[in-house]
Amino acid sequence: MQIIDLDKDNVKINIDAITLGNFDGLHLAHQKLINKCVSLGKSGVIIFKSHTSEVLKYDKFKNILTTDDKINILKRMNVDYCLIKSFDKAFLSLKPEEFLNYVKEHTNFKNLVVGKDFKFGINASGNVSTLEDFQKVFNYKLYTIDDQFIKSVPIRSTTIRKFLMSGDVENANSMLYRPFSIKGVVVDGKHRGRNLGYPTANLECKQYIIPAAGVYYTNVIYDNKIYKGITSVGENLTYDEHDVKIETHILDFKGDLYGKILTLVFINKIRDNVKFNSEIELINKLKSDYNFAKNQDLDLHLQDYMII
Ligand SMILES: Cc1cc2nc3c(=O)[nH]c(=O)nc-3n(C[C@H](O)[C@H](O)[C@H](O)COP(=O)(O)O)c2cc1C
Ligand SMILES: Nc1ncnc2c1ncn2[C@@H]1O[C@H](COP(=O)(O)OP(=O)(O)O)[C@@H](O)[C@H]1O
Repeated sequence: MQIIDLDKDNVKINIDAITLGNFDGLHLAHQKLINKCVSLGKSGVIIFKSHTSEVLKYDKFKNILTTDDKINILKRMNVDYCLIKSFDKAFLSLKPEEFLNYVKEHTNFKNLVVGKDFKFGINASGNVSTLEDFQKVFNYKLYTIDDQFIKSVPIRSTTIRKFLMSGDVENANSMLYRPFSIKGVVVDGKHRGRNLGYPTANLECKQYIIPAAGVYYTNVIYDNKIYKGITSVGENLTYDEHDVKIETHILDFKGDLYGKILTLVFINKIRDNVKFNSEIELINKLKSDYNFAKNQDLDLHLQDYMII
């Protein structure tokens, strides 16, 4: 797959079919649009850059995927061109015909694939009917893909975010059609875990939306291997510490992970975080979390995770 940064490269290529959008999550409905493009010949996907950590102050701006994750997934979906564009003011204020002209100039697309609710151009003034009207002017054929549902609920990035923020990782995963994953670097904690018998790799990953506080059964990808993990998201209530941490004890693993990159794959929630009356009670609960994880199947293959 060729990656083109439209902010930097003034390209003029010939693409048979394109689709475009923010594509946060690249969920099952996004996948349907992209697969349609891929089936129509040389395919291109225009993605808007994900917000970076500097501008992330509120959860609603946090991403399910980083731009790099999106690129990795599109590669696995056999897309030929990934075109990346900043969602800046100038681009946002284009009229629908200027927007289409911009895309046509750079890609010379013959087919355009969008969802029924696709909006574009200044004040989101362009929609599917605008795109139908402009087919002759810009010489393309429009394909629209119907809404996709899971258990009668329409698949949307905002719905997936809501599932994650309520700890419902399983419903988020079924809409994503892969397990929700985050990637980050291992940083120092309080160095207490090793003395409890459960060392925990503390992950720093500011760009991502993080599931609700709680204890999760996770899988951990490190150095091209998959391990089972038990992950605590939230405060160390037992120690009256109120910073939110993402920390994972990896089963059947020993080694120094500080400064290393881990991918954490959320499979399901085990329980809520609890303020224990003693360290012994915490250790006993960690043991039962460990046993829960031990009894789960590690049934996914590396390639199923898609973002690595
Ligand atoms: C699977 C798991 C479950 C945890 N559950 C709780 C909990 O319910 N309450 C709590 O106060 N801390 C919980 N913790 C966090 C521990 O307090 C923390 O890992 C320990 O204090 C070590 O901290 P450190 O990494 O800063 O050394 C949990 C940690 C893990 C890995
Ligand atoms: N099975 C394991 N799971 C997680 N981390 C492990 C494991 N074995 C060794 N480690 C190492 O131990 C560190 C965590 O130990 P811990 O005492 O909890 O320190 P910290 O408070 O800095 O996280 C990890 O960052 C990693 O380098």
